[in-house]
Amino acid sequence: MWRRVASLSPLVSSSKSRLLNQVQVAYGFNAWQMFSTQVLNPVEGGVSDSRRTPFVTFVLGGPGSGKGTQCTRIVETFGFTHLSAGDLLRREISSNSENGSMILSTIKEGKIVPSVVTVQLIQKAIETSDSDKFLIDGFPRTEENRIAYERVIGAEPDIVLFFDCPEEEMVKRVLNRNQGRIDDNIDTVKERLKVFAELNLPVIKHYSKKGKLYKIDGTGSEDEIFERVRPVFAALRYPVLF
Ligand SMILES: Nc1ncnc2c1ncn2[C@@H]1O[C@H](COP(=O)(O)OP(=O)(O)O)[C@@H](O)[C@H]1O
Ligand SMILES: Nc1ccn([C@H]2C[C@H](O)[C@@H](COP(=O)(O)OP(=O)(O)O)O2)c(=O)n1
Ligand SMILES: [Mg+2]
Repeated sequence: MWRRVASLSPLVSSSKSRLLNQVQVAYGFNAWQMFSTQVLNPVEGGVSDSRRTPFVTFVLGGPGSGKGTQCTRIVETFGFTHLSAGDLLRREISSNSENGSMILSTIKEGKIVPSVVTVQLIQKAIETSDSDKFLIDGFPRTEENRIAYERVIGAEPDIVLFFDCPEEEMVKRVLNRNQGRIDDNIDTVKERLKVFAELNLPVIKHYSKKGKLYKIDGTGSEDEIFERVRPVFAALRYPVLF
């Protein structure tokens, strides 16, 4: 399992530290997080380049806020691997797994599947991928989701995107989604909006306090929204080359 080191500061020379700070100032990005994606070898006490923790972006927002649509664009432009928590759960339903019927009824009611199930699916997807940068879409949806992920994966996300969209617009998009989803109906979406406000907003606040949140205006055309997303990832390239 990948483990992130809590602090590498004693290992970084002051000149490197100054340079990292300049990168952070120039790009509004926490270069320390990127540097800390290297894994410390606990035996030798050195930084090893052979195993790196993946760069993880959580993608949050209410139902219909455009998470999946923008993830597709980020994948095309920046080469991330997209892991949609909802898609992983729907795959469990269609593969008739032991949790399939519980997941189906939970999704139909607009509620949240127990974290142990969802985190295991995400963990497996990360571990079986050779990608080093992931978009985790629709997760964490509750504080319980967040804490379970951090415990199992042993790391926090590097950044968090939040697509901020008015409820009426989200409802309109969900009801027009036309993907045959069992939860795309007015009753479920109403419940999902309630659950979003009660359980997901605290997660968003948590990452805002930690300075990891990028709040994106989720209104307008897909292109307009992507032009708001692009600078977040364009800025990341420089520290990656560091
Ligand atoms: N900016 C937009 N304007 C209008 N419709 C959009 C926009 N972005 C996405 N959609 C459509 O709205 C629906 C919900 O988008 P989706 O990406 O599935 O959202 P989420 O994953 O947040 O639920 C989809 O049918 C999608 O094609
Ligand atoms: N972390 C998650 C993500 C999704 N789910 C369940 C409950 C959600 O209402 C459904 C659908 O999630 P999905 O992210 O696909 O939905 P939207 O793209 O926001 O419309 O899956 C969950 O229980 N826990
Ligand atoms: Mg989605």
